[in-house]
Amino acid sequence: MSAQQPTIIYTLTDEAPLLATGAFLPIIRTFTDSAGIKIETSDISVAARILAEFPDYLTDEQRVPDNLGELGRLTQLPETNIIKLPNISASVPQLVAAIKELQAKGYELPDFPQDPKTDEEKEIRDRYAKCLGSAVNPVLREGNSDRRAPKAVKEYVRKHPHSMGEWSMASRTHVAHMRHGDFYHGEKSMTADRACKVKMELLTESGKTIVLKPEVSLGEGDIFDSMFMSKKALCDFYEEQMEDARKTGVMFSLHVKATMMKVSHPIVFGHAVRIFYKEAFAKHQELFDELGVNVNNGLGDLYDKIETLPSSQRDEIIKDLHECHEHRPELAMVDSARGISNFHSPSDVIVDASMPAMIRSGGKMYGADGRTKDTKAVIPESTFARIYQEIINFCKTNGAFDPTTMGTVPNVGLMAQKAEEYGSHDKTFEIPEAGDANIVDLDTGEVLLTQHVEAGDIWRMCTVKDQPIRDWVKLAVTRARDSGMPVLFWLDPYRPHENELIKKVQTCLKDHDTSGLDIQIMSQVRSMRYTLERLIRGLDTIAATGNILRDYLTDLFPILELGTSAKMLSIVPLMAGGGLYETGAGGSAPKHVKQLVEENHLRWDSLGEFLALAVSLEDVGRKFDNKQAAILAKTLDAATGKLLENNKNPSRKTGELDNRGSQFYLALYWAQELAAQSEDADLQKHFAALAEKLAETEETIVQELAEVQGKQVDIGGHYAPDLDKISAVMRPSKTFDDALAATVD
Ligand SMILES: NC(=O)C1=CN([C@@H]2O[C@H](COP(=O)(O)OP(=O)(O)OC[C@H]3O[C@@H](n4cnc5c(N)ncnc54)[C@H](OP(=O)(O)O)[C@@H]3O)[C@@H](O)[C@H]2O)C=CC1
Ligand SMILES: O=C(O)CCC(=O)C(=O)O
Ligand SMILES: [Mg+2]
Repeated sequence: MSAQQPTIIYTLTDEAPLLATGAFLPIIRTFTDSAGIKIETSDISVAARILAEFPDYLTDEQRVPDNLGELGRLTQLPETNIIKLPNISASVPQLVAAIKELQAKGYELPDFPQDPKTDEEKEIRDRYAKCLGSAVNPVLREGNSDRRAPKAVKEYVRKHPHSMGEWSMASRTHVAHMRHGDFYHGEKSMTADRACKVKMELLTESGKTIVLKPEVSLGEGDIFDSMFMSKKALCDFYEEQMEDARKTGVMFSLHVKATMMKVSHPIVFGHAVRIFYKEAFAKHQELFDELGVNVNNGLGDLYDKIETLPSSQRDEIIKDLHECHEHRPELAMVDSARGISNFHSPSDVIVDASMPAMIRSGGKMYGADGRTKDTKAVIPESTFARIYQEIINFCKTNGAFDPTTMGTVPNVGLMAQKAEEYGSHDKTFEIPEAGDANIVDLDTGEVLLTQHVEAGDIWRMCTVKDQPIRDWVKLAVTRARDSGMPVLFWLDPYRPHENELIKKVQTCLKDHDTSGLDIQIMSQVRSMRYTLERLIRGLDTIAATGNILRDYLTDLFPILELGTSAKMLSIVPLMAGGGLYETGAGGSAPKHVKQLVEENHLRWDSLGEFLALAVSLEDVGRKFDNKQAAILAKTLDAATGKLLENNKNPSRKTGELDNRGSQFYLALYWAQELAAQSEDADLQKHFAALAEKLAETEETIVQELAEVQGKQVDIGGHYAPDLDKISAVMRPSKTFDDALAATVD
């Protein structure tokens, strides 16, 4: 296709995936060099993104380019091939910690203004806001999502099933969501019948007009929604649910997605904390205001801010907080040993991963005494919460799923071009005073959608463009045809937005040959039930969903089916023709970094990286007519299969095979597969020597990798670690390194 050298861009991100990259990049380069494929890196870690945002505060040597902006540009080119590892979608406490770490390293960045007052502070806050929350994925995901468990992985799990907690009919675990006053209940939605520009404005009861968003461009066929969450309804809901949990003696847990829903969910989180501790807040409110306490960033923020107080005053506040527990339910814990509860930070419990982990454990979470217990899982926004109650009901009736016999649920998710909630961040507002929240056509002045809101309500507008919807339907049909599986569109006709989507899906399906395909549309709850009935019978069903359910289901089913979402193949066919290959469907596993630093054992499973690299190489083979790339892809897949077959995945236990050992085996098997193929004699010859060398020294290498474990290591930081130190820690076997180096020379 192109005369230029084929290039794969490998992203450098954060936490465990970045550590794994320290070991994996030299391996990748050893193999791709021989096919003339260039591997470029692009640092999009939260630290690098902060630095790129503040060049004016840095010295010339400290400045870094805007890598994310550049990658965003590249997503529009057909030859683009990006391997994207999970990255931190930072909550405010994470962002503040990253800034502190960079400042300590000599970067004279401004402090994060928690409560900006001056114009300068507001400008700094706006710049930092660009690094907050899900800031990377919406930029790179210029295509819809295709996530599935590869066949080899399913086969592996059938042979080596992960543990599953028991479910009992007597389980008291349940989901609590709002029944009125949330985004679901008042939602209004329409499809633009022509291209137009709209604004979001608030006409207050006191007669003011406040323009919250001056302009949003809509194309013909785009769907746009207006929805709000009533503060009063939310607070009443929390009060009721806390009281219900206390009275009935069940634990209370809160599950939101404050990282991805970076504007609305921290507010939703903050109200829960304030209500739980309402007496303490009432007593100390003035002081908390003076200190700038903002529990939208978790109770941790309060504890940090009161650090500056004299100890007697601090002790009184802590005592008052503790007293609140006496008439509140037990809280689910993130770290019982250290007394860290679910309320400590909004990024510790993230709904897509936390609910599946709970369901996998038989509906249990940890309590303050370190024991696991049933819980009231509070997911305020009802739009998607119902699916979890449905699966809990199913588990209570049918018992835990059996990984050795259950089917699979791949996902085709709508997310391109900031679809749905992804694009809502700059269109989400905490309402300053009561009035009518209107979406107004800028040309005609017509009010298209209106809501009556009160002070403190959260009002948001979501949009989804016409073209991504068409692409999503096409992807679903293609996946149905390729896999032979039925496709279920999880769309709720009672929800205005999804009702608009249903009309469009029905129209778009007519553009495709669907003969012989089983394609149905059902509400989310029915979809869940239908899918689960099939799942326990070993039958597979593709879920075609909107963006939030894409996120939720691609952790839920992998965690039940495979024990983790790390073993997922996660492809984003970019609408402009390029490919974005994501690794796994989970996150950056902060706990794994702690274990590495304390014990030099990295339990991160890089299977997602192996799977992504194979499809990325396959794409190079196709687009550049590069036969060697195609052979590398095929042999890598075979090597990954062998790795699974021989159970060379990382263990969780220090002293046993970890990420580095698993990567060694991948390199060994990959070299062996290349040496065994006969399609390309050059590759065969080139890798026969490596295969032989690695097989010969297997024992030494595994021993070298094991003997470093058990001691503390230094990687030079958490958010901005030192890449040389990571490299030293992640490549402790000289024998392995020498063998790789000899292959490249
Ligand atoms: N694509 C992306 O960029 C995504 C980024 N994130 C970000 O990741 C961070 C952490 O999010 P969180 O919700 O805790 O979810 P994670 O997926 O990071 O962690 C949940 C748990 O899943 C297990 N896990 C996940 N990936 C792997 C892997 N490759 N190998 C082994 N185990 C794995 C770990 O279990 P155990 O500890 O039991 O071993 C981990 O503690 C946040 O900053 C979030 O914003 C989250 C999701 C997607
Ligand atoms: O973008 C994010 O914050 C996380 C995305 C995520 O969890 C996912 O894509 O599964
Ligand atoms: Mg997710």
